[in-house]
Amino acid sequence: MTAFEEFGVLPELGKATDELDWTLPTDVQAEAIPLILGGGDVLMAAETGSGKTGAFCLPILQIVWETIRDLQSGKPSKKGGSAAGAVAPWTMSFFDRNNALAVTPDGLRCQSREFKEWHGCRATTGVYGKAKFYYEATVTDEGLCRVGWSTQMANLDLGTCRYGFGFGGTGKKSNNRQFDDYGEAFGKADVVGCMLDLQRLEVSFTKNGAALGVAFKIPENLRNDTFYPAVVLKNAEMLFNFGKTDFKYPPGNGYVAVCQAGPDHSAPNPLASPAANTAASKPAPNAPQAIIIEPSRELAEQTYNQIEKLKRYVTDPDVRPLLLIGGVRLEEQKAELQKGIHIVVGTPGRLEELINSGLVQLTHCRFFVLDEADALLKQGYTDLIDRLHKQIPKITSDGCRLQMIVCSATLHAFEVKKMAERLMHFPTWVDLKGEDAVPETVHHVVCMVDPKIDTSWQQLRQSIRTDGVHDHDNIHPTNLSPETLSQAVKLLKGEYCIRAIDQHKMDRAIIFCRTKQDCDNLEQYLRLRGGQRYSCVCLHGDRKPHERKQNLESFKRQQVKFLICTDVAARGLDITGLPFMINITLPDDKCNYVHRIGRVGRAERMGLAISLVSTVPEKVWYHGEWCKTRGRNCNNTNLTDVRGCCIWYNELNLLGEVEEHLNITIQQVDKSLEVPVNDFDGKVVYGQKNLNKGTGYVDHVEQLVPTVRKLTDLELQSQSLFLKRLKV
Ligand SMILES: Nc1ncnc2c1ncn2[C@@H]1O[C@H](COP(=O)(O)OP(=O)(O)OP(=O)(O)O)[C@@H](O)[C@H]1O
Repeated sequence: MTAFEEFGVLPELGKATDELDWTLPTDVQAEAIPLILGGGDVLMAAETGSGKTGAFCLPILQIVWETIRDLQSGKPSKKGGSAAGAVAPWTMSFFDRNNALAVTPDGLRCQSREFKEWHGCRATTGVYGKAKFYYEATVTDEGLCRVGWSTQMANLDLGTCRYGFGFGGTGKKSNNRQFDDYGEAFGKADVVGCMLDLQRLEVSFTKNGAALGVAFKIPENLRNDTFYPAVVLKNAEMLFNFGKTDFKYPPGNGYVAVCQAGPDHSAPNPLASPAANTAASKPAPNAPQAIIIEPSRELAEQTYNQIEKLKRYVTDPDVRPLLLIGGVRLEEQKAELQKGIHIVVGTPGRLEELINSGLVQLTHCRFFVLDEADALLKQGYTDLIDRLHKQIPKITSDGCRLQMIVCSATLHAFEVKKMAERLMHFPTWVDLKGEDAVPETVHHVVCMVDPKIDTSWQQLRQSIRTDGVHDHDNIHPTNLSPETLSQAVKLLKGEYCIRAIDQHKMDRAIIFCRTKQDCDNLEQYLRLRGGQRYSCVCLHGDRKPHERKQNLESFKRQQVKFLICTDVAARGLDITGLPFMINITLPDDKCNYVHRIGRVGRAERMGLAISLVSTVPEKVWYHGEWCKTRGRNCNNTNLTDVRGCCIWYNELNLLGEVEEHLNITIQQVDKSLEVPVNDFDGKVVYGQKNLNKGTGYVDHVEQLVPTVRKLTDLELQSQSLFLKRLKV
C-alpha cells in the first residue's frame, strides 16, 4: 500500500504518485486530501513548492472518477454523505432552500452570509396527525433568525405567507406578513424550542427552556397538512436538533422529538429530494465536474499536466481533463468539449468566454478551485469569480454539494478572507504556519546596490541598455543628482547580475525584472556578454503565446541557462531542481517576493535567491490607465501625480515591507555576492536535496522509531492491566 492510499487515495492514484517519486504526502497534502475527500471546502495556505497542486488534484480526480463511474452505472452517488435528502430523513434540506443559504454536510446547521436579504430552508421530513412535536434550534452566530414551522405550500421566507409560522430573534412572531410582539428577543447561544401541537392546532415556542406561550392558532383548513421545521436567516447561523441527541431543554408535557414521529406521523418533504431539482442527472459532454482557475497560461498548463500524470492509471471510466487558455484555437477547444470532458483547467478570460457562449455548462460542476486565489483577486477577477460561482448549482443533480478549494502561498490577504466569507461553505483552513512564510529550503539574501559607494558604473566599457527613463536628463558622474544615481543603479544591476551568475557558477537560474522592457534589455545584455555562457530566453506578456511556451520548455529542458521574466512567472511555476533565482528589482507587491523566491527550494531541494536592492531611489516606468499606448513607445517621463508615466521606486521601503510581512530580517551580502556557506545550515548543494536534514522517507522512519517503541510499551502495559482486572 502506498503512503497516499493510507489517506484514502485510490490505489490507481497511489501508483501514479509512486511513479512521480512522491514517497510520502507533504504536510499540506496530508491535511487537505482527507478534508477534500470528506466533502469540505478548503482554504489551503502553505509555502511555495509544498505540493498544493497535488493536494487538490488527487482528491478531485478521485471524486470525479467515482462520480462518473456512478453516473454511468446508474448508481446514486455515495458522495456528500448525508447530503441527499432521501438518505438522512431528519436534516435540513439541501434542496428545499434558497441558494444563498448553506447547509453543513450533516444537515444540522444552516448559515446565510447575505446581509441584505433573508434566505430560508425547510427540513427533509415533516410531521402530521394528532400528536405533539418538538425540536430545538440554537443560534450559533450573530445575525437575524426566524424559526418555526411551515407547510409545503409556504414560501421559504418563513412567516411571510399563510402557510408559515415563525418566531424571530427581535421578539416578534409572524404569519402572513403580520409581525406581532411575542415572547422576548433571542440571540447568539440562545436555544429556541419549537413546539407543534396538532391536537389543539397550536404553535408555541420556548427560549432556553422558558415557555413563551401560544404563538399561533393553526387554521382548521391546515389540519391535515404536513408541517416541516423551517428557518429563515439574514447573515446568521443556526444549529438544529431534531432529537437525535439529547435536547438541552426537554419539553415534557407529551411533546415528542420530531425524529421520533413514526411512519404514521411523518412524511418526506417532496421538495427535498434530488429529483425535485432541475439539473438532468446525466451530464452533457460539455458539463465538467470540476473547474480549476489559474492566473496564467503557464500555470494552467502545469496543473493540467499534473492531472494528466496523476490520472495515468485511472481508467474505466476515463477521466478527461481539458485545458482552456487563450492562444489556443477556439475551434480545437470546441471539438474537445463535444467529445466529453470532466475537469477543466483554465485562465479566467477564456473560461468565462466559453461559459457565456454555452460551450461549457456548469450544471454538473461540483468542484470550483481557485489556485493562486490572491493573485486572481488582485488581477481584478473578483466579479468574474462571483459571477461564475453564482451560476454553479450549489447542489448537483446527484445530491452532491459544490466544494470550493482556494489556495496560495500568500492567502493571508483581506480580499481572500472576504471572498471566503462570501462564497465558501464552512471552509477549513489548512494553514501550516498561520502566516505567509518562506520555506526552509530557500536561502534568500539581499545585496545592496549603492552607486555612491560602488562607483564602477562610471568606467564601464560595456553596459546594459537601460529603460530610457533618463534619456533626456543631464546624467554625468560629476553631477550626482537623483537622476544620475538612478541611471547608475540601472547600470550596476546589469553588472551585479553577471557577477552573481559568475560567483555562484550558475548554470540554471530564473531572473526577475520589473518590466517587459527590462527583461528584453537584460536578455540582450546577457547575449552580448557571452552567447553560450549566458544563454537565455524571456517570458513576459509581450511575447506571443507559442514563444512563451517554447521559451519555458527550452529552459525546463536545460537548453538555455537563464529564464528572464516579469511577475507573470512569479507564481506556481515548477521547474524541477532549479537551484538559483535573482531579483534584479524587488516586486511592487510584497506577496510576489514570496512567490518569486519560491521558484527555488521546491520539493525539499535547496535553492538560493539573491535580490539586488538599490540604496537610492530609482526612477522607473509606471504606465497607468491614462497612458494611451500602455507603455508602447511611451516617452512621458513625468511623474504619475501629473499623469505622467514614471515613479520613483524606493526599494529600501519595499525591502522593509517584505521583512515586516514575513517577520524576518533578510541577510545581506556584499557586492562580491558571495554567500558564506555556514550562514545557513552548513554547506548545501543548491538544486539538490539537503541530505543532512529533510524528511526523506528513511529519515522519517528513523525519527518515528522511538515513538512507536514507546507506544508499543504503553499498549502492552494497558493490555496487561486489562487482563489482570479481568482475572480479579
Ligand atoms: N508528496 C510529494 N512528494 C515529493 N514531491 C512532491 C510531492 N507532492 C508534490 N511534489 C513535487 O513538489 C513540487 C512542487 O509542487 P507544487 O507545484 O504543487 O507546489 P505548490 O505548493 O503549488 O507551490 P507554489 O505555491 O509555488 O505554486 C512539484 O515538483 C511536485 O511534483
